[in-house]
Amino acid sequence: MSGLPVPPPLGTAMLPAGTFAGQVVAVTGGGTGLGKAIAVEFARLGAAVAVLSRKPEHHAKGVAAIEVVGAKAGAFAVDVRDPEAIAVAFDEVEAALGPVDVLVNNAAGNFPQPAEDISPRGWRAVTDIVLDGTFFASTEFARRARAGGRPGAVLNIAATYAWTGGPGTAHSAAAKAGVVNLTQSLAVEWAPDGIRVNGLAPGLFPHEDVPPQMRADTPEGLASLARTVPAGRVGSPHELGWAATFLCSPYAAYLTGHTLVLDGGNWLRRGLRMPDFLPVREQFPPPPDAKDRS
Ligand SMILES: CCCCCCCCC/C=C/C(=O)SCCNC(=O)CCNC(=O)[C@H](O)C(C)(C)COP(=O)(O)OP(=O)(O)OC[C@H]1O[C@@H](n2cnc3c(N)ncnc32)[C@H](O)[C@@H]1OP(=O)(O)O
Ligand SMILES: NC(=O)C1=CN([C@@H]2O[C@H](COP(=O)(O)OP(=O)(O)OC[C@H]3O[C@@H](n4cnc5c(N)ncnc54)[C@H](OP(=O)(O)O)[C@@H]3O)[C@@H](O)[C@H]2O)C=CC1
Repeated sequence: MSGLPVPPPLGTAMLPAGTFAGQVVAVTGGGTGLGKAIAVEFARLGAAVAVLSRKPEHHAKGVAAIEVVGAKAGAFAVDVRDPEAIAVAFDEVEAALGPVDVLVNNAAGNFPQPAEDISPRGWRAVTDIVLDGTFFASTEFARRARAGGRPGAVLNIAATYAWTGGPGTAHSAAAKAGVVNLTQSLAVEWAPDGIRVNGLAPGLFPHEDVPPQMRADTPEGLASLARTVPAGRVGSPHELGWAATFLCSPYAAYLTGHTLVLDGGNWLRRGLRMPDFLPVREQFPPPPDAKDRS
């Protein structure tokens, strides 16, 4: 399979150097995976970047990746489910780097499981992180930007199953659907303040930081994943960084309320004739060490 052209390599500039010079960008979950790739791309374009997440080991990884490209970085401990902790983290970012100009709501929790097996705490953990966390961080950002008379941009990371739902993702898909909808409400409410709110929905972007059930660790695993995508390959995290920086840049100044899909055509491949149907329990059998929740 040949598919769409491969992208330019990591480190290739898309936007002009210095596009985010003098700006402060806060990325929730910016210490791992896709959030880290997005953080690095903003840093490459001149931003000072704040990593907001729970775990010190993730803070260290994010800060190291940002500093390697010569940018100022800081890491701030926060659980996005706690609105008071978010306010404290914004205070800390302001004291260390300055007021936040761009907020990327990237933090998420997810574990594939048949819907009727998801415990109430499991449901709440995922929906609270994804939907409530996005709402709490966005509103904290907007209150401060408005009070300071500063324009800004918010970028919400979604997923393509926000529109379709999907097996094993009842909690995450429902929360991401809420995020896409919230993106639209906030965009129209905050446009008069010069605050744009957009979304970015990644398709398949495997990387080493996602939990084991969502990883493709071997070359064979990656190749078989690539064969499922119309473009013939999975996404590279730095491609998301390009899309994220574009959406938050002045080149997208008239764009708000939109969620951009970056997935090599994957979510559109559904036809009337599909491969044999696989029930959710066969797609996501419980891991051998799973607790018995029956
Ligand atoms: C193929 C290649 C594709 C290639 C890539 C494909 C990617 C597909 C799309 C990916 C989209 C993503 O969002 S990827 C992002 C994934 N990243 C993450 O999830 C990282 C952060 N995750 C977490 O922190 C945790 O997983 C999460 C549960 C969400 C929150 O943790 P907390 O500490 O708040 O909560 P805990 O106390 O640990 O757990 C809360 C409840 O959830 C339950 N729970 C926790 N983990 C569970 C699990 N694995 N299975 C069942 N249930 C679980 C617990 O048992 C608890 O319920 P009780 O037992 O009742 O008490
Ligand atoms: N990878 C993929 O193929 C896809 C990913 N996505 C989306 O992309 C985004 C990034 O995912 P990805 O990089 O793959 O996954 P990761 O697991 O690597 O990243 C999740 C990040 O969220 C942070 N986080 C989780 N819970 C909280 C919390 N309560 N408060 C603060 N931070 C939290 C974690 O940091 P810490 O543990 O330090 O708190 C971690 O850095 C997510 O929104 C995800 O839904 C969507 C579709 C596909």
